[in-house]
Amino acid sequence: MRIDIITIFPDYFAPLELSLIGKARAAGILDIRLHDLRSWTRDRHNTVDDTPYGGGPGMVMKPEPWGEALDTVTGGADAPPRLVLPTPSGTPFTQERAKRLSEEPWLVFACGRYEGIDARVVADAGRRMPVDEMSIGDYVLAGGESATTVIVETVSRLLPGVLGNAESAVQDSFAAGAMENLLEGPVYTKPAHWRDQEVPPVLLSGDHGAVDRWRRHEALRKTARNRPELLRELAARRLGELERSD
Ligand SMILES: COC(=O)c1ccnc(N)c1
Repeated sequence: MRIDIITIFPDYFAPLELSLIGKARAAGILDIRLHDLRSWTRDRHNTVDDTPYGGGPGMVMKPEPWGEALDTVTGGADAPPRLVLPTPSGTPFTQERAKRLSEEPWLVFACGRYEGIDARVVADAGRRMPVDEMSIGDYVLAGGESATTVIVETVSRLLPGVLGNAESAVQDSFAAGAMENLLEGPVYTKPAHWRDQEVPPVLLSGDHGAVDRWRRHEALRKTARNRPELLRELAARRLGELERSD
């Protein structure tokens, strides 16, 4: 997968050199390219923003640098990339969305700052490529860079070869499958006895059926405690499946 990130703070993405993502880049699984938006400014101050039409606080990112940056980064390709624009006003970014994004050959991230990017940039880009405006939660950040890092990390770990077998993404919270939409329960490792606490004996029993049942029970317990609405959604989905099968 190729990922292009357009930002005024390329250095913000140094963490993408590390750990799993860094290894995936070195292995050629991921091709991440950073672009400084200011490379496409024409004035000596490298201006990327201006006051909002209609008044109001803050500054809006100008359309010209973004238009030229996206033309350069995405131009000349046979098939266009999917443009991802992290924004608090976007649709929710979920594990399911991450799975779909992980199946794309090429993503371009536009990191907005200030009060956002002139709306004409998305409208113009939308004529040439699919555009996803995505939010990572109901809060406002200083810029799209940290949200981009979250999305890139969540998507990248789903790519074949990024996680070793020992770190399968299947058991993750929210992963599809047997633990679908349930939060992951407690996990343990050696030593079996630590301070005054023992590892639950079932995990040492070697009875894989009993371990799976215990893990699902703990996942249900954790989900009921921390995210009861997910249980209601799961119940409604199961009920719908049963009614359709009648
Ligand atoms: C500037 O971007 C944001 O503030 C942002 C982006 C994505 N998700 C959010 N919740 C905020």
